[in-house]
Amino acid sequence: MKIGFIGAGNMVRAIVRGAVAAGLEANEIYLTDKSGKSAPALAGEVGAHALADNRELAQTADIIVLGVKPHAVADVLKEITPEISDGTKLVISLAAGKNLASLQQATESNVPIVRVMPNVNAAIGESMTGIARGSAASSKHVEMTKKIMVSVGRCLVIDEAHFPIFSALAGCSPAWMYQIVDDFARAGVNHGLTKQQAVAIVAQAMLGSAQMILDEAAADGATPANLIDRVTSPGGTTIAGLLAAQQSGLSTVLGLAVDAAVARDGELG
Ligand SMILES: NC(=O)C1=CN([C@@H]2O[C@H](COP(=O)(O)OP(=O)(O)OC[C@H]3O[C@@H](n4cnc5c(N)ncnc54)[C@H](O)[C@@H]3O)[C@@H](O)[C@H]2O)C=CC1
Ligand SMILES: O=C(O)[C@@H]1CCC=N1
Repeated sequence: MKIGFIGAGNMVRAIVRGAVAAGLEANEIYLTDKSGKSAPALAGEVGAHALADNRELAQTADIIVLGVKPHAVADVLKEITPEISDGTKLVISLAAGKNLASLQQATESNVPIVRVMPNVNAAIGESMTGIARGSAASSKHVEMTKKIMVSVGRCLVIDEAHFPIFSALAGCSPAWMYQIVDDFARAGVNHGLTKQQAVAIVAQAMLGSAQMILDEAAADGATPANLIDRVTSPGGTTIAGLLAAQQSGLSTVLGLAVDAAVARDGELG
């Protein structure tokens, strides 16, 4: 099965690197990009093929992944419509905010389309990816999509109505997590650690905490709030820090970040 990626920026690089590392055949991957530089660079790095234009890619591939920015998606679909309008190829869209109805309309035909929201942690096989099926796509198309995305992390088939919140919690949140680590690390620097030491300490604490949340939820349904109670000794340092952060609006701030991302998602459609 030949997979073509239109666009070779941050997200496509993450998926291609992660998928090839997980064993996807690089020889079956085709890439294009607007600058004519990032596709050949990525193809050279992983052993895939860079093609000169999107129509050639759409002719060649069985699965076409739209990896361009949301505002460019409609033009790209229009450009490749002659190659996909017979409905034999699967189109996968990564675009934030572009709903299935608008994607379907842009193809002006009954092309099978699956909408996907991955995150950049795909590069290390740790994406959290949402998948929703378009009206012309079958369960077989969903399975084909899952097969690619499972190679770079966890997948959930979700109702398309939940894409904006999924996008905030899974697509955007890596950037917020990186920011949180950077903020903690800077506080560590303020207390005498080097930035490198502080980043390594906080990142490992975040990694362990995330794994603990997943493991404990699976084992006995423990929630993050239950885990907090295990760390906060009465009269201790953790509860002092936690209350100080909450009094300064930590929970409100995180909720506002999610609300802003969901609102912006609605504007992209
Ligand atoms: N970066 C992220 O963490 C995530 C991004 N996404 C989605 O992935 C898509 C791509 O985002 P990024 O990789 O961050 O953007 P990017 O700006 O890093 O990459 C965009 C790529 O598209 C290429 N491009 C633009 N117009 C083109 C055209 N007409 N034909 C061929 N190539 C063209 C550019 O040359 C570039 O390689 C977006 O729709 C975004 O919503 C989804 C989840 C997470
Ligand atoms: O910021 C963006 O629009 C994309 C979607 C999710 C993560 N990055």
